[in-house]
Amino acid sequence: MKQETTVAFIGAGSMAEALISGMTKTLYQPEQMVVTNRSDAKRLEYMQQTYGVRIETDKEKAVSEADIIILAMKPKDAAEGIASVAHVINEQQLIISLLAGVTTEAIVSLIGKQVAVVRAMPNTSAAIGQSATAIALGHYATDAHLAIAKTLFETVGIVAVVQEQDLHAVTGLSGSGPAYVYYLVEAMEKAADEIGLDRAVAKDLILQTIIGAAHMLKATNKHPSVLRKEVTSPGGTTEAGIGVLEHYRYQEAVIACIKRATERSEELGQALLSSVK
Ligand SMILES: NC(=O)C1=CN([C@@H]2O[C@H](COP(=O)(O)OP(=O)(O)OC[C@H]3O[C@@H](n4cnc5c(N)ncnc54)[C@H](O)[C@@H]3O)[C@@H](O)[C@H]2O)C=CC1
Ligand SMILES: O=C(O)[C@@H]1CCC=N1
Repeated sequence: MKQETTVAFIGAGSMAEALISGMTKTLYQPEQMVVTNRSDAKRLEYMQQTYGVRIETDKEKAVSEADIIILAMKPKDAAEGIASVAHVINEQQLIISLLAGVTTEAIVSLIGKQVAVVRAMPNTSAAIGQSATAIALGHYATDAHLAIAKTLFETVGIVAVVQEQDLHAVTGLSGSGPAYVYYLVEAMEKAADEIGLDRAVAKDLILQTIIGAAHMLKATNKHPSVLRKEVTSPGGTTEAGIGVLEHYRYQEAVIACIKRATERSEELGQALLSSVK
């Protein structure tokens, strides 16, 4: 990435912060980034103080001076947010959208110009360089734009290039995915409490169990069911525990969860289209 490249964030929430936190630890200088939001000046000050990025209350100024514009507002705020800066966007700029469910076609149409859009679905682990991000090209985006976006997201983790229609599934799977893992950890912590373990001890054990299992999946490349069976002694504790998960249809619940999140991504895209009709 050339040093003079400027990246403007429209939106300064959780995902913008995760990206900025990761990007400023790698290829990007904080001064290359300018952050805007709707109205929360305190939040902008926090971003400046924490990451050294530039902040700007004049969104039009931030956008007009940027090479890359990252759409980081909620899908429900996108129509208004994009409309407020569309007149200062030009065809030389690259738009990267983080908006769940919203198509590149809808973004091009809201901007009203033949502008290059790359749609991306990272996750909040970008904050520590561990995002699983998928990206897809919009109609006016070229392979050169794809390469720029890929380089940008590789500073915060791994990147898969997918067809745009697959981004709904990616959103349900890995965009929302960290929350499913955190929910499991919450349950493990509650269980540890109920079975009388010291909280601090339990916290360390749970964390290392999750890290260890993730590393085992990666390092051994074994199928998760094989690794699971290696833990499960016949007539032992794991078998007894998994029996309870089966009783509560744990896998069915996880599958239904990911399908529902995928469907919700589609709904968010539809809701934006209906709001601008
Ligand atoms: N949080 C996550 O794990 C992920 C979020 N995303 C996507 O990233 C986007 C942002 O999500 P979060 O950061 O979680 O939301 P958030 O609610 O934490 O932040 C949204 C930000 O947008 C700003 N905003 C709202 N309207 C605006 C406008 N008209 N002009 C300028 N700024 C405006 C708000 O002031 C706020 O700073 C969403 O579209 C979401 O689908 C994508 C991947 C993961
Ligand atoms: O919950 C959401 O809508 C966003 C998209 C993926 C993760 N967070």
